[in-house]
Amino acid sequence: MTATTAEPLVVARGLTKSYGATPALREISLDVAPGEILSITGPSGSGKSTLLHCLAGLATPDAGQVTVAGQRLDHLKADDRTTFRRRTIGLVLQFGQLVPELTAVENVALPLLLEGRSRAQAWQAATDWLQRLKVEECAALRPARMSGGQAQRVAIARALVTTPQLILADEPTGALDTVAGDLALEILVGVARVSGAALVIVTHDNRVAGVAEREVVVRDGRIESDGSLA
Ligand SMILES: Nc1ncnc2c1ncn2[C@@H]1O[C@H](COP(=O)(O)OP(=O)(O)OP(=O)(O)O)[C@@H](O)[C@H]1O
Repeated sequence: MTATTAEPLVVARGLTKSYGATPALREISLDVAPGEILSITGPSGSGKSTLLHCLAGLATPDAGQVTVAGQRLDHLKADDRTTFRRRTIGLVLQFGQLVPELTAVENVALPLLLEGRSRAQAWQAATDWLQRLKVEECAALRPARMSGGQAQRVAIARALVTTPQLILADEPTGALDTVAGDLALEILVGVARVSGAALVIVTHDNRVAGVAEREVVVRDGRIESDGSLA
């Protein structure tokens, strides 16, 4: 799939953000087409996570704006942005993404329950996703009792359970060994291909380059290169 043939799913324009005196993003513009599988790479501290957080509406840029599926994120009130995100975006973040008071199956079922699905349906879907990620043994565990790798796979299950149009993943293989990392990547890419979701992966993992169709390299808060890997 090429980025030029379809109406973009994500349109980011002029994203600029600093943390105090530290610039994180400097006028980044980026389009992501529906179904596109894209990696964002670059040195540590170059702004990759900040960019992903802006695309998700979790961070507010100082200047510039993000449109996802035709919706300007900055035009939504905070509550509406949360609902929009839950319905449209599957998010896999680096830290603290699971609700500590809930078990794995409850964490994965939560987005479906919030959308009004029955408890039985939500539990079934959550259980199926935990099995696909090979963490069904964690179903009744709270995050504090899981390993980092298990928590990461539960977080991936939670991101995918709603079949989002856009999947944003920050180092989704970071806490995983080779076998689990390969499985997580295979599932993320497989789900994106089957459902037509766009997949944006921030990563240091060379294996991601093997599955991505396009690589955006960020350096010092700017896009250094943006190219097709096909
Ligand atoms: N919450 C924050 N408060 C202060 N500075 C921050 C914060 N988040 C990021 N930064 C700074 O902004 C810059 C970009 O950070 P960011 O985490 O986006 O980079 P990154 O490329 O994702 O790094 P890594 O690969 O190490 O995760 C860095 O200089 C970082 O120290």
